[in-house]
Amino acid sequence: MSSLPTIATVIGSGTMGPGIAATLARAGATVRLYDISPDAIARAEAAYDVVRGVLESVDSPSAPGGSVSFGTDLDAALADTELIIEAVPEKLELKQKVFADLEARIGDDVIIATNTSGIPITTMAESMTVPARLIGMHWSNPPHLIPMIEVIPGEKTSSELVDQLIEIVKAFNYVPVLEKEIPGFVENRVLYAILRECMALLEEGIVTPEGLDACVKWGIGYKLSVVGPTRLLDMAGLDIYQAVSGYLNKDLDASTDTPQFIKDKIAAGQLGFKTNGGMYEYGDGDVDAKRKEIITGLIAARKTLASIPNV
Ligand SMILES: NC(=O)c1ccc[n+]([C@@H]2O[C@H](COP(=O)([O-])OP(=O)(O)OC[C@H]3O[C@@H](n4cnc5c(N)ncnc54)[C@H](O)[C@@H]3O)[C@@H](O)[C@H]2O)c1
Ligand SMILES: Cc1ncc(C=O)c(C(=O)O)c1O
Repeated sequence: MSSLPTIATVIGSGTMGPGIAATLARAGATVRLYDISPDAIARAEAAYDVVRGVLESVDSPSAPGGSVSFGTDLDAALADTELIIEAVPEKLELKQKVFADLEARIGDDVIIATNTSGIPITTMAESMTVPARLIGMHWSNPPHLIPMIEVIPGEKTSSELVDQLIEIVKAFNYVPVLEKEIPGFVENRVLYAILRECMALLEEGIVTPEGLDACVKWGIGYKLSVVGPTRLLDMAGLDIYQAVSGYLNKDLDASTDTPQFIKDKIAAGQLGFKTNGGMYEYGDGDVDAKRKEIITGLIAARKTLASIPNV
């Protein structure tokens, strides 16, 4: 295989599948997007049209020959494929069942990359016949706009595959970040540390949701989009970090479970955009409007970040 696979298959066409498929297709791959649910495929076809429009407005070159086809026929989706990207729900048993189903239908040389948010690759590979072909390929949401992918080998992943996946990621102009295996990987460990403290601050009534979003967006997000946490410490001074972390770290939230108020919202059917209510409430048309605002903002920020030095 040259760097980019000629044919790739994405398994699971929910939130992540269409953007992943579109990104590979834009780089020139023939992509087959498969889902077990015909309804999910219908939604994915509509989502793909939107994603394609978004990619047109991002400053990245479109290679000729790429395409995405959609379907619920697994054998058709797998014919002659070189790379499979699994993006089914975050349940270990389901992913292991999907891998067993895939391995019964493909040759030993086909790569299986999993978009798990953080289940250890070694655990997922335990039931596989060829564990050397499984590797973590963690995209961030929305996958067609966040140009970074975590590459996570498990204990049995072949070292050739690690090099190969890094080249594949570079071939569609994304930044690969190679990591050692740890639950949650790096991005979600950092994100979930932030979210744990944020949810505790809300639960204790220290700040409103609007205030929290403004504080984190401008005070932390804006800054960290330009300067990473390591360089930020140089900018602030390691002595300051010592002075503050010495009294603050022991005061930060250390709970090990999901906060009760989030569990209550889920029990009441409040999941966020997908149910028109979650942390905020949304009236008719509000979710579509918010999605558009977020995508517009991400496109503008990505263009700006691409045009300034990488500090
Ligand atoms: N949503 C995010 O922000 C995000 C970001 C990065 C990684 N991830 C990870 O990516 C994976 C997918 O997440 P998502 O948010 O797209 O999930 P989702 O629930 O939106 O979509 C999953 C899709 O998989 C399909 N599916 C279920 N069983 C299947 C099977 N046996 N074969 C084929 N398709 C099947 C479902 O019909 C659904 O369309 C998860 O592991 C998740 O943790 C999610
Ligand atoms: C809340 C949350 N959890 C997991 C992920 C990715 O695995 C994301 C994301 O990519 O944005 C997220 O927001």
